[in-house]
Amino acid sequence: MSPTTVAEHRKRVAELVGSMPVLQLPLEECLGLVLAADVIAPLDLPPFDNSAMDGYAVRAADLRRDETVRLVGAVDSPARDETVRLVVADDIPAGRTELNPLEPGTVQRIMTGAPLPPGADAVVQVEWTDGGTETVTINRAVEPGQNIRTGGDDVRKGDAVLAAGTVLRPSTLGLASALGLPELPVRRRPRVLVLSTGSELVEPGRPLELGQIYESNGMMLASSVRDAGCVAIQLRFVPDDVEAFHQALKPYLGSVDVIMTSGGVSAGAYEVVKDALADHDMQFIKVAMQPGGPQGSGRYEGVPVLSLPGNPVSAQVSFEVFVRPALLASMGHEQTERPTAQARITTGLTSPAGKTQFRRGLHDPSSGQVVTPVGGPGSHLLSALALSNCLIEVPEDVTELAAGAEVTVRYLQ
Ligand SMILES: Nc1nc2c(c(=O)[nH]1)N[C@H]1C(S)=C(S)[C@@H](COP(=O)(O)OP(=O)(O)OC[C@H]3O[C@@H](n4cnc5c(N)ncnc54)[C@H](O)[C@@H]3O)O[C@H]1N2
Ligand code: MOO
Repeated sequence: MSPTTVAEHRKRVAELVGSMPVLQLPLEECLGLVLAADVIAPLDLPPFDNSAMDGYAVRAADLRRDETVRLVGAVDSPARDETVRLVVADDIPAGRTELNPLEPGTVQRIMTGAPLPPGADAVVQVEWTDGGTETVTINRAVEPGQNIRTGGDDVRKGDAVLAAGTVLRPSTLGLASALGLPELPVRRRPRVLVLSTGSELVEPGRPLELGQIYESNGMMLASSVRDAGCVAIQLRFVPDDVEAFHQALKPYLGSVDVIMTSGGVSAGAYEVVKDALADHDMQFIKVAMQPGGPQGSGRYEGVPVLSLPGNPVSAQVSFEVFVRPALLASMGHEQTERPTAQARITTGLTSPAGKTQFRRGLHDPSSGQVVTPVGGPGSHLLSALALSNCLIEVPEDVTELAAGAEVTVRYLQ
């Protein structure tokens, strides 16, 4: 049987994971999620005419000397043409909900964001006055409209302000909050059970015996799940024992959307994932890629299962190539792929025939789009992965690349 291509397995994984249901979620839980319907503004923004400055609400005409001298409320009109003194008839802090009309020849002290009283058509900032509270001397005239933020000049009630498909960022969540919306319709985050199998695995912090290693895939994969905006539940030390594997899964079956295992899928005598799930709706295949060849996928008690190979680099590359795009798509993201770039490799490399190879690399766009392979092709080389910022993609039909050859790099962050 010919190996499955990377594209075929990507499609299968995406279909298995499917789409998360749409829910109304509180804004605090929406960061990074995708809006599932257009948002129609239920009100104007700003909702009312208000002051852009701390100062005095005025009738602009009252500040012109030739008119002021005739006004009843004017206390006097000093010699300088642009200086008038007027009675301060009221004080309007932000949050004031009842207003008195502004009588001609008077002003009302007003704070930034406070509603403009009826009759006022401008605000004089406090720096242009003596700051008086009974009467105020104003040194400069203003134009009608000056320092006023008109109701609706940002958003009009009924406008489609946010379109379905928008990724909710701090600014869009701020806008939704300003519109008075406590919740938004989004596809919820998938809950992913990250299960590490292997009787050799030990918890960091405990002593190691010969033959044991510290568990690392769980940490790496759960972090990747969270980094993609999903919820990760970590189950780290499931031994290579079929019965223990089933028992470990049981408590989670009703509450997770995806089970992602690592290890136990290749050709050895103790392949716990393969052995435990062989009788279920699962398939274990070889994908034409390196690393990440052995892959399992299917359902266990109806829950989608993605079984990644145990070698740390294989597991992480499998997550990047298959799982991350599927998780992002399940939440409605249109952009499910990492950015890519074309770059020239600084050293030559070889790649197995008939397999897409994903080598780890350090890409430096500032030095003329070059990428340096980090470490060799071995899928145990975790430190090389940790020092990389991209995967170098070598197509199936390429077995050798000379230094200077152009390759596609896929960013890892
Ligand atoms: N005869 C063959 N042997 C192997 C084949 C093959 O085709 N024929 N494929 C190789 C490839 S490629 C890979 S990848 C691995 C996949 O093996 P498994 O998925 O069965 O993984 P394990 O055997 O359980 O572990 C492999 C390796 O990774 C270490 N590991 C596993 N889990 C963790 C973890 N959570 N944290 C840290 N390290 C982990 C484990 O100790 C092993 O060293 O099979 C090859 N063999
Ligand atoms: O798929 Mo294995 O991942 O080549 O080490």
